[in-house]
Amino acid sequence: MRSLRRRVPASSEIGTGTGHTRSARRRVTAAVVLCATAAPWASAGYATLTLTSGLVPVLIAWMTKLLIDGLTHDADLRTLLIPALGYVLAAIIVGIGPLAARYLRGVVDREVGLLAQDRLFTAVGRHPGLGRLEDPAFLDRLRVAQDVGRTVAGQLADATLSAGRSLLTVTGFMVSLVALNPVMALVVLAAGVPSLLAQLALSRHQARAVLEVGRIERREDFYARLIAAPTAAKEIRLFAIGDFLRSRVLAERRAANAVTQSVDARQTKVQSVLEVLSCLVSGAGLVWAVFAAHTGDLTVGGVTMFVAAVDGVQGSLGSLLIQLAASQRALLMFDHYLEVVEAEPDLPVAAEPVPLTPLRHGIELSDVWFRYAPDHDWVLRGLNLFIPHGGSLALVGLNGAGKSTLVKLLCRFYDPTHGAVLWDGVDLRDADPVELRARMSTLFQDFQHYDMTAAENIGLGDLRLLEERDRIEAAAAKAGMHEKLAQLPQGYDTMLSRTFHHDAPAEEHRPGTLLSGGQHQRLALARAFIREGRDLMILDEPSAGLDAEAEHEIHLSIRRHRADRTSLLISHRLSAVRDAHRIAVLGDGQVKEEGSHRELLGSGGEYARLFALQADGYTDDRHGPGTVGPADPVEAAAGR
Ligand SMILES: Nc1ncnc2c1ncn2[C@@H]1O[C@H](COP(=O)(O)OP(=O)(O)OP(=O)(O)O)[C@@H](O)[C@H]1O
Repeated sequence: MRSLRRRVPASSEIGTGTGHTRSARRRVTAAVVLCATAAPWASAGYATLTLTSGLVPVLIAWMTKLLIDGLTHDADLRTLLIPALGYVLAAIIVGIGPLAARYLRGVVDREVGLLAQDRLFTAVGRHPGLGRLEDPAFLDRLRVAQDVGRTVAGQLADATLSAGRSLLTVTGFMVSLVALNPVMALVVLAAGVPSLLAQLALSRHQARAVLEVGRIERREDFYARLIAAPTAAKEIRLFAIGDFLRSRVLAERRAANAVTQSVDARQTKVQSVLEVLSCLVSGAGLVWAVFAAHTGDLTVGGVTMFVAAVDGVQGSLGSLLIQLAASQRALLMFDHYLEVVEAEPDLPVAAEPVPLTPLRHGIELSDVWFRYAPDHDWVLRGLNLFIPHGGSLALVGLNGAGKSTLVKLLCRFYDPTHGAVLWDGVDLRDADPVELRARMSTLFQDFQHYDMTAAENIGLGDLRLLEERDRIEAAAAKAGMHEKLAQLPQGYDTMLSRTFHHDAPAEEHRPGTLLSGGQHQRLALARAFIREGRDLMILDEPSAGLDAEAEHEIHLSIRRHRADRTSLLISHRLSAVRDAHRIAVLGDGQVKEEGSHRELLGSGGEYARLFALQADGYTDDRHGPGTVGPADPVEAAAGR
């Protein structure tokens, strides 16, 4: 048996990704593949339109030159017709091209968004443990990835294609400019270098700002959702903390605004300087063209072409640089998406998992040490415990003793830091977590309520039974909820939510229903019961919110349900655990005592002390000695 296992990263140690910087080429390839997979025809059409539209301004400038030169040199009508028709064609492309491109871009964005979201949530679901979702850095990145995943691939393709289009335009005008004035062509190009550097620096700054704003907005969302959450409304009103929460929302918004404002200010400053530089260059070019026309070195059409070429090179060079910077920004943002999608699983998953057979012998926790992070205290310190097949084990212990942590280790949401959890001798690290969980039925202490129908709230326990109403009703009956659910306005189809309507036409909407805390607990229990016949049943505080009668009924039901089944029951109510085959008392991260109820009472240890304390609470203080608790205040006030 392996007592010291390889170390597994705790939640806070888990990096937010694969830890390497992807090359720009890899990122571009990933984005192109995403677009081509999601919307191949629309992507190809959009790419073609965007690239060909890059040549149109050059076409228009040349047609204008030919027309003007033809007119000033008395060319015949047929010679003039060709540039005129070329001009009309270019004008049509200018008019229709952007409309078609916008439509195709919409198609690409929607399809890519869908595929990107699908891949993102598949990737999140691929983590077998809870570590990633308890890591704020990962959650920050996930938030950005959700936002950018929908649009960034399209943006990236857009920026890259637009850059390609601008490059074509720049090249076209550059050829013209070199023919007219090579020195001027060089000056215009050289002026683009500082502009390129400035734009790239700006885009890196913008990309960093997006992550920072996302981090702030995640907190803002938390406060904003709290203000509107029905579950929080009672405390917010009672403690009068609405204004406090509102001030937190506003503070986060101000912080986010400050970040975006600083980005805007930097952008305005940089682009103003670049504009001035560009004006100086084109001003110098104009002076040269006027002199050249004056001395007869340039025709009137040549001056027009020169002005258009300088303007065209500058304009398209400017937009080329902006698009390059936008591509770089989109690549940096896309990296967050790829980081989430390509992140390694938060727990090591065996390449060839050892199959888990139906439980024969039992589950053993062997010298298990566990802490949530290296700088946290140990929760379990060399714990040894055996859950025998077919037997019921109860776990008791004070708050924070580590009972729920032990449940999470059994479900393999985390791996022990040292030691091992063994299923009939198979280390859970060597098994497939999905197979492990399919063999269990668990009611967590912090069970989930779903804003769905009553039937769905139970059927989610086993999706194969979602439509099997008799199985759902049987599970509800075992949890003592059948009558209540059957009497709801739409029976089991009633929405258990006041936040959402049933997925039906608006005129058929009827208000949903809310259940009481104890009824929710029974519903969660029904969800566990519908997973009948699993190898291990874990119930973590199944009756904490129940009234005395319900608790009694539920415990009878649980007893019946877990008879001859392997079960682990956690409860602070010691009356509920007394009939378990064995009871283990957890303390200081270890099993302090273990035995049957009778054995533990006889040994006079921690269990006996806790049991006596609880039993004392039920002693009638008006009958007999040894009473505990305060005197009846009503009687005291009446002077009795
Ligand atoms: N996700 C987590 N990250 C960090 N620490 C945690 C996490 N969950 C629990 N802990 C810590 O682990 C310790 C054990 O918690 P656990 O929930 O296992 O106790 P418990 O015995 O179930 O307590 P209770 O009786 O109150 O339900 C506590 O000190 C708690 O603060």
